[in-house]
Amino acid sequence: SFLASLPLTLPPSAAQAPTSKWPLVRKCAFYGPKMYEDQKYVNYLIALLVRSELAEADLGVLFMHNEGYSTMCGHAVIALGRFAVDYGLIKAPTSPETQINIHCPCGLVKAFTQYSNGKTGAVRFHSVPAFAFATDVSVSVPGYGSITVDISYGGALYAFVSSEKFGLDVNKSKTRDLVDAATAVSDAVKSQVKLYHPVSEDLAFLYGTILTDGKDAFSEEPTANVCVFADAQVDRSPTGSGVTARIALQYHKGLIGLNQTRSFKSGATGSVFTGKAIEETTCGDFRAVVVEVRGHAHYSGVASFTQESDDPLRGGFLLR
Ligand SMILES: O=C(O)[C@H]1NCC[C@@H]1O
Repeated sequence: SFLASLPLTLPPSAAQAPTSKWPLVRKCAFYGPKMYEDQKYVNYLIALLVRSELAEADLGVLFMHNEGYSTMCGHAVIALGRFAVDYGLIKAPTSPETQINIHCPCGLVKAFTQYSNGKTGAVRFHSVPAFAFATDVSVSVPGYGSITVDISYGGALYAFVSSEKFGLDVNKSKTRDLVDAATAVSDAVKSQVKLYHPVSEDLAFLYGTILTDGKDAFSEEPTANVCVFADAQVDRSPTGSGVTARIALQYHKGLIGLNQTRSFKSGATGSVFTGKAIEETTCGDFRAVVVEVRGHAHYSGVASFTQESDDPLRGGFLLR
């Protein structure tokens, strides 16, 4: 149903828009290059813009990575908050901030884009209710032994564990070693922990593992993490959905209060987002929080695709 109302058409006034129409896409699989083999962990995420069936949404989006689809990408939401204004998808942007409601697979996310003198800047967003799914879960991780992790949801489910438990440092260790440890944890959680999400079974899967510097108690100093998601892809950002989930976890443990702003740094690139829990809410039986994440992000290109009517495989195909 999310895809049923395509295509999304860019308004004719979209001065910078290289094309006037978004394509009709019913099924799509994306298999990006596996960077793993040659030790390059480049992270690009594709945002496929679609029209949403939600009356309050300005646009809908599907996220694609090196393994398939994701339910949430905060980093892309930040870039999209700018893109929607820069490309004229929002008819009358307001200053100093424009609100853009983005329907993500996890639900409606509200983005607020700084806008002044015709230029977009930082974006903050309010994500779907975030909650600690389980804390102190012991999993047996081949090669590493018994490891205790926390599992938290911020539009996607992540396992959290301090890199110290592997003798690693998220700021200094080789990416290869961080990826190996995080991937082993993800595999272990996927096979040993039954995950659940009150809203939809489609949200009940582990998206990745976030290795942290263990500095979860509130501090003015940034805390670093590295997110390894999908098929061993490494995030270039501190991870918008990961920061959302991490703050929900910190709030659950009483380590951060409402409206206490914390900085989160990517151990991989040094880029920083800030975040805070802004209100308590619920998600099914879980006590949850609404989290605001703020940062800068950029878009790298625009592509348009077409379906020619005489292409017999225009609906897509899957090889098994
Ligand atoms: O910022 C985020 O939420 C994302 N970045 C890559 C992995 C997540 O989807």
